[in-house]
Amino acid sequence: MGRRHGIRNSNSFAQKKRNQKHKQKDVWDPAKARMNYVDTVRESEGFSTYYKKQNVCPENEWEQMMATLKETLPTSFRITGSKMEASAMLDVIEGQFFKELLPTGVDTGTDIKPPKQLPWYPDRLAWQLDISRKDIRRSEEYYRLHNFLIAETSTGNISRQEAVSMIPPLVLDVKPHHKVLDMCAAPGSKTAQLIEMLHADQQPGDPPPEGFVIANDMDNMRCYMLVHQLKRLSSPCVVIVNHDASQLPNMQIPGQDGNPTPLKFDRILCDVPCTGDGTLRKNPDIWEKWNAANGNNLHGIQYRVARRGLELLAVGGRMVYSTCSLNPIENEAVLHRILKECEGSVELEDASASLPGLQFKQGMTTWTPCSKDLIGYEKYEDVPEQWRTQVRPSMFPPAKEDASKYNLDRCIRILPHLQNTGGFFVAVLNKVKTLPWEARPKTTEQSSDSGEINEATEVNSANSPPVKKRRTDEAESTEQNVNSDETKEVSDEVKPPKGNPKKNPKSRGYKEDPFVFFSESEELWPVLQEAYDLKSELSCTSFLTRCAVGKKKNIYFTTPALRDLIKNNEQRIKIINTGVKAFARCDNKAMKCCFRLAQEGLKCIESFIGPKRRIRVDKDDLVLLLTCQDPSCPPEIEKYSAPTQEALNRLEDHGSFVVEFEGKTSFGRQLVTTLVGWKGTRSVRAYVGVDECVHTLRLLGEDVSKYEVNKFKNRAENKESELAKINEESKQETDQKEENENDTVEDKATVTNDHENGNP
Ligand SMILES: C[S@@+](CC[C@H](N)C(=O)[O-])C[C@H]1O[C@@H](n2cnc3c(N)ncnc32)[C@H](O)[C@@H]1O
Repeated sequence: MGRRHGIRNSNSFAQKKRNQKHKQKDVWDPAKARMNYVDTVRESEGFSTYYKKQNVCPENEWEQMMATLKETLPTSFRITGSKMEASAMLDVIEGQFFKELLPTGVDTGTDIKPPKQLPWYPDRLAWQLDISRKDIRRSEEYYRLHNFLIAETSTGNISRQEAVSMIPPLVLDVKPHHKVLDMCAAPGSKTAQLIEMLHADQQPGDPPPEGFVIANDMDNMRCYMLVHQLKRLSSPCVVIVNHDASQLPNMQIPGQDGNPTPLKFDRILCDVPCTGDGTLRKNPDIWEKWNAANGNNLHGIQYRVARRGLELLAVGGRMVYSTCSLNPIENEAVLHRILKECEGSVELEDASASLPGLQFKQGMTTWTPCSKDLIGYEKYEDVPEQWRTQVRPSMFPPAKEDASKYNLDRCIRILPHLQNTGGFFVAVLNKVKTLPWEARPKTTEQSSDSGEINEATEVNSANSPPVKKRRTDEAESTEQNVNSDETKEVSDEVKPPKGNPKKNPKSRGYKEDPFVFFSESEELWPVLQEAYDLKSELSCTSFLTRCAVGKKKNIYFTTPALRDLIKNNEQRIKIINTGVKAFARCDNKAMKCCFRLAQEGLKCIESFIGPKRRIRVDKDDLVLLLTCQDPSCPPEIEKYSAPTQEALNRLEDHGSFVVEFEGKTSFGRQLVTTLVGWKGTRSVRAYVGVDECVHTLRLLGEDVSKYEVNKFKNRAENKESELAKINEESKQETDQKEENENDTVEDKATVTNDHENGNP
């Protein structure tokens, strides 16, 4: 029987073949993909009719705009980090990387244009490549560029971001002491920029800045994209919260006298959910879905979010309103409605001077609200009853004689053809006085600020201008039309906490572990202080864990300002994440302290770590440390230079310590860096991820080619070996089959013989 099974198992061979065929089907076929790409119909009659009616683009540029909208979007990125780090990176990118990887004027037989520096971004730190992200990802000729972009993004040294999306944080002009709110922050490319601006002046060894960023998003899952995106920056100055921005609760911070005082922000980014038709080049599926109702349906939530932003803004503060939509209903109409209600307490600013070389169109002072059937209306009275829930009175432009009051022409609209980008809209608002409804006396109910988390809390509702409860059409469209432009980048890696989400994850989501700050009497503190020679200026109350009881796993660090904010408001705000891992549990018998230093948090606390637990190395020793990627065989202590060996011997215990380096990059620029080292019995290694090692080695001018992975070559090799494996298996199966068949014949012969011998 067994042998017969063997014969029948030849089906498994067929199954394998079927699987193989199936796999081959899944293999990316560039020609096929290009066909699909081309197949997407990149036009919409409704879109053309609507925007021609709005005069969004001068007639003589219309064809050019439409042609550009049909092309794929170039890739752009920013160089990030402190000024010193960014300049060092720029040297490598301009001086070496572009030359090696991309044809800069040299005819290489391809039609790729040289990288273009974005003139309006300061210090030559933003670049555009005339290749789409998809092409970079999918063609072998760019595999090194792709590796570079991925690795340097993961270490937070560059940020891949659509060019126009870099503008709102730039014009927001964030300073290190600012309290900043990002109202609709996920997936977080602009938040990252805001955080970088907060840290811009920080030199190695400086304490973190005083200011902070509160990054909010209503969608719980997208909050975890934010967590992922912002983790790369290792900033102790950011907290991620999960609220409907139009109802963000009032928060309190300690005032100068120590008593709680209402938190008002210096800077607010209001990058609202929108139809995203400015991203058509990147998201061609929007062509098919485009209709005039989408913008109309979002106007309400856009207005409510912006209005709440202005309430939370300090007098003298600045708010940037932006969308990646070209539609005046989502842009100028929202601002007009707000400016009208603010009665001069908020002014639009012309921010174009801070964006030298940017090509844009001034904001529109008039437009034509349309219903879904693309009929336009001069005034609300003309709107037929059936469309009155969609086309609202507030959407109409100011009367001609009033138009100059609002300075809507100070808004900035970027059309795709102007400099080969996506479409975008941005406006800068300055709050010059308290809002009219803030100045009105509060009711007793409103003066109580101690509300627990309550999604339905109407904030400042009694004094606010009358706003009808959110209509169903608006609610639905907000959720469906949320611009998904930057979602795809990180979606694979979103890791919300394990466990079942509650029924409506968008608004409620997962229950987060608590944020438990150390008290002055934390018993672990003296152990950490002793182990890492921590200076007394470092207060233990800025550290927190995520477990109320039991063994502490990781210890996170936040700035004192954020700690105060969280402690004062944890009952009213839903916190998703904060803090940078500074210490990680490491129950190693050789260590007196059961926590090691964590690389992520080193920058935050290294200035407080005393000489007992730090050593300085020269370039050769640093390279030795960084080039060892095999933790099972780290370089032995005797391989390091004599001074490093001496310093290592002076370290009292095994375990983690700070490695300092001060030297020059391959371009002669000063480089100061610190990393976590680990001293074992006989060896020493760096506790640093491979991408970070490669980054530093690159800056030092070391050869990093051994880290280059050519996935195309690997895939081809794998395919070959898989084919060889299948051939081998198939040969074995055939042999087996033949053997079985022979056996069967033999069996039969035996049976015959047995019969002949009279056996059963
Ligand atoms: C245009 S995207 C923001 C992009 C983001 N600023 C960036 O640069 O990466 C709009 C975001 O608003 C969020 N959102 C939608 N309605 C919201 C609301 N009522 N309150 C807060 N966030 C909201 C969406 O989940 C989405 O993540």
